[in-house]
Amino acid sequence: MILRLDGLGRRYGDLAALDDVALQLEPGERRALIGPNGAGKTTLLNLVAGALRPSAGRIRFNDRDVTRTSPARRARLGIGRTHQHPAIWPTLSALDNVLVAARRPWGRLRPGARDHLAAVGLADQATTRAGSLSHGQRRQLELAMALAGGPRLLLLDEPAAGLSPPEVELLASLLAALPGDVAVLLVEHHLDLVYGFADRVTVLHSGRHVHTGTVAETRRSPEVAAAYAGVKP
Ligand SMILES: Nc1ncnc2c1ncn2[C@@H]1O[C@H](COP(=O)(O)OP(=O)(O)OP(=O)(O)O)[C@@H](O)[C@H]1O
Repeated sequence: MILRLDGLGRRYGDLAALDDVALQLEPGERRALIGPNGAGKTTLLNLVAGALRPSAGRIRFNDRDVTRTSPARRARLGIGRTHQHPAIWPTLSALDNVLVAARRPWGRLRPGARDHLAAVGLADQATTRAGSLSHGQRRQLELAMALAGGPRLLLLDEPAAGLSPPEVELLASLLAALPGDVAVLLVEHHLDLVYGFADRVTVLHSGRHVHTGTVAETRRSPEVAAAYAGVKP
């Protein structure tokens, strides 16, 4: 198992943004995490990446308890991520962004920065200032930066947000071509993208786990329909 969450919770005052959530991910698994606005999806990603500390529960990554581990150390252990708003260095070239993302504390660079750019369809943009890239290309660049870290688990936070239909199609093909040994946890509202990508789908509603199943099971789940209808399942 590459990721195991037990009893994971995060409170903001009286609000339980995430409440007693369990989740297990196998190596190389493609898992989507869906649910209506405010369900707790980004909170869960931030807890796994280490950007937030849980109020309750444990996080195990690759058989190691990382509940209290810093985000930088989790990244080095193999947890990569992208954000709702791509986190890039706008004044650096696309290639330098990937090189910086791949830098290790001891100064060694991982080889293959150009390969990572090519893998996300940005081979021709290596010398372009990242700040001049389109929104969709910035998302592609952030994905290359995440891949440059050599992740075993990739956390993707709404990669289709703000993309045009052709850009979503491109994204779907990039996601389908991700290395097979990298587990992916995809938070996404674009359900066509989710259903085309995921092995299994987990649904959150109001901070609670309401369903995990295959795409077919998820499509016909009454709990999922209720969650999206705004009804408490
Ligand atoms: N820093 C914060 N302070 C207070 N409440 C917060 C904070 N961050 C998130 N919340 C609340 O926690 C709940 C879960 O938020 P979260 O962003 O994880 O949901 P989400 O499923 O990612 O939603 P969306 O699909 O809209 O991005 C929401 O009710 C949100 O308002």
